[in-house]
Amino acid sequence: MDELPPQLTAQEEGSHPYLVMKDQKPPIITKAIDALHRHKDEFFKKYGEEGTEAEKKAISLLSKLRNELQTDKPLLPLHDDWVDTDIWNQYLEDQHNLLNENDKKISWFQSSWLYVECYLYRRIHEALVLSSPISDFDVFKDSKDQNFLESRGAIEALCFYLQESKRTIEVVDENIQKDEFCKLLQIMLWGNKCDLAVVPGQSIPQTSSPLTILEGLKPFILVNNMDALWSLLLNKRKKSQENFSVIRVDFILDNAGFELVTDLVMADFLIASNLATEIHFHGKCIPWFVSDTNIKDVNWLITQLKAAESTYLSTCGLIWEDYLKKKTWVYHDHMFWTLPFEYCAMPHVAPDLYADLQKSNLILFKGDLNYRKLLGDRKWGLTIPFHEALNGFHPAPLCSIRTVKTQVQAGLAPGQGEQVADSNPEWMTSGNYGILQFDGGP
Ligand SMILES: O=P(O)(O)OC[C@H]1O[C@](O)(CO)[C@@H](O)[C@@H]1O
Ligand SMILES: [Mn+2]
Repeated sequence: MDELPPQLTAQEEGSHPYLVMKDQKPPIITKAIDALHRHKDEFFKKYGEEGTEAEKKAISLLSKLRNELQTDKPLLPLHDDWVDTDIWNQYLEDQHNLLNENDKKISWFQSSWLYVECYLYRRIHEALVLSSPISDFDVFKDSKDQNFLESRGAIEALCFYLQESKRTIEVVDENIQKDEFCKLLQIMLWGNKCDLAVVPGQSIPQTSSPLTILEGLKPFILVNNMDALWSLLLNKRKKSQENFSVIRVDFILDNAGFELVTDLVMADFLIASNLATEIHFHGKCIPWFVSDTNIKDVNWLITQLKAAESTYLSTCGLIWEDYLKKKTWVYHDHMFWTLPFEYCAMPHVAPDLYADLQKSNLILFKGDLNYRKLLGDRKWGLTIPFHEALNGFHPAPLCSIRTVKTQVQAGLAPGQGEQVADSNPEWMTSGNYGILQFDGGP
């Protein structure tokens, strides 16, 4: 294979990665410190003086981290004893070994942006791990919960829509089913606007009914492979009705709150319509990019839904809990998702995960960070085929469902990027455009 395009870095002043590292990340660390402060009394109640000391320690480690970032210090090895510590330290060493003499240090603004951004969240985790007994405190939990609470209206509208659609799903014809499937795909797509890492700590709730705005947003979908997804699942369903075969769909989750609800609504619809017989969710095992989903967020969401006054919400809560209990839905959180590797490295870094994904009939990758990792965060030409930019990562048919927030994109039609740029120069970072980009697999 020819040489791969270079990865993005935050080196160039004024570039998008530079501004993210300079302006977005320090306030995210500050918000994490604030969250620890806010929970001070809780730590004391739970653990006494030891809790207070741990809170102080975590805050001082986070302040130090913020300073290292702001002064572009070299990245340091990790000092905790988490399951992935050695892998991170080996990664750092490998980065050093790759440097040739002219290259600069491994630091926040010089090295691969994907690496340093992931490393930042891993260091935030380290600050907590080193601050026992409050190590499993999630500094981002409050903001994730707030996003859910502020999106309640939209969530209720969505749960109502799901239940109405499920009432008739068995009897309506294929075209109507397809129409509903495509609507829910678009809701999953625009739900990805709600990540909290872009506007630190500021929730972008979904306040109006998401269903009413879909038509108007269609022109903003730059790659729209919904038909391919529908055909694939429809074929699987036909075969499964003949030979009772399993249809497995995997969701590589992104953000908690409203976006997670859109994903679960789709997962429910797939089961109800027999387009899938089992769903596998993949979340993060540590707090990640502020709003990404952990198991605690899933459990909290289900508890909230079950306790809601609205029967549309409580019914969803009960059904979803039941799916998880019966393993119709399975939740996984492999540590690979919180390592800095591009996905083409998965077969040798996490062969168990790759082998598991190979069992899937369709893998849905939610969000911008997943897209960056799919493409190695590389500067592929906009018209390079998606399949090629995946650089050998083809465990099964897959689809990226993502609002475009960073300058990583492949698979556009000739001239399409230029045309969009004419009307919206910020199109790659605004989050206003989306893709539903399919690759048929090996
Ligand atoms: O939640 P998402 O869609 O992955 O978006 C998170 C994005 O936010 C950023 O942290 C900042 O733009 C990106 O690095 C990342 O791609
Ligand atoms: Mn995210």
